Amino acid sequence: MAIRTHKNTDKVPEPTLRRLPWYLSCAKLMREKNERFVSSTQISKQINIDASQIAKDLSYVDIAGRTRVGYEIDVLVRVLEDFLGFTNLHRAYLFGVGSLGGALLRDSGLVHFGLQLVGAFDINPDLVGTEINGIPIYHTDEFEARMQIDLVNIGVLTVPISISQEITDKMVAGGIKAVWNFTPFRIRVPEHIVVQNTSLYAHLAVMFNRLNEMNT
Ligand SMILES: NC(=O)c1ccc[n+]([C@@H]2O[C@H](COP(=O)([O-])OP(=O)(O)OC[C@H]3O[C@@H](n4cnc5c(N)ncnc54)[C@H](O)[C@@H]3O)[C@@H](O)[C@H]2O)c1
Repeated sequence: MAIRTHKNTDKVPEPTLRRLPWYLSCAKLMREKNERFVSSTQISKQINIDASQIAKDLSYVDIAGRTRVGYEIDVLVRVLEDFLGFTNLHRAYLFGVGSLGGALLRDSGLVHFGLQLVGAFDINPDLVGTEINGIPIYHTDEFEARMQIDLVNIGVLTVPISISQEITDKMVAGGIKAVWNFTPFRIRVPEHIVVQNTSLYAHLAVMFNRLNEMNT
């Protein structure tokens, strides 16, 4: 029997948006094992999140499950990828091709999550004019001109902290609508600009803290 829960039309809470990719990965893993159906209870066991929370999170997504068997995996993957925006390629620029920026340019995974880096900017003459992973590196001064050609609306910020705000202002003035900020600087932007701050180190601090707790 098909059960169609009422699609929740409220604004999707951020924790839900952070959990949905976990359900997607879990469903993909099960698909690789040739499973056809997955229930929230099964997902719950794999990733240690309450089944009721999973069902609630999935209520924001337009997906129907079946009693006992759960969701059809192919459909769940397709609907989640769509919902999370992973099927549309979002074109992005990266600023600062240093150790972190270079690693992001080399990461082939981003494209699977809908982020396509179409160009990068730096001021280092050894980098300008070269490419990494097929992605061209331009001088930062070329940004405004490239924007007219590349139609990009996301900027990835991996420059030294001292110029984070300056480069953000430049991006916004040039027409960038969302900034993925990897610098530890709390950049300021106009209200209509989306900012996502990401720090690998913040997660490290949590890991160290929990590790210490376990060993005391
Ligand atoms: N979020 C995280 O988890 C995380 C992890 C590592 C580093 N970071 C941050 O990312 C940033 C970069 O770190 P890194 O280790 O890669 O530094 P890095 O010094 O290796 O790289 C910085 C790059 O920015 C370039 N740059 C300088 N001025 C520029 C300009 N005007 N326009 C464009 N590029 C310019 C430099 O030439 C260099 O290639 C720093 O702010 C750092 O704190 C964050």
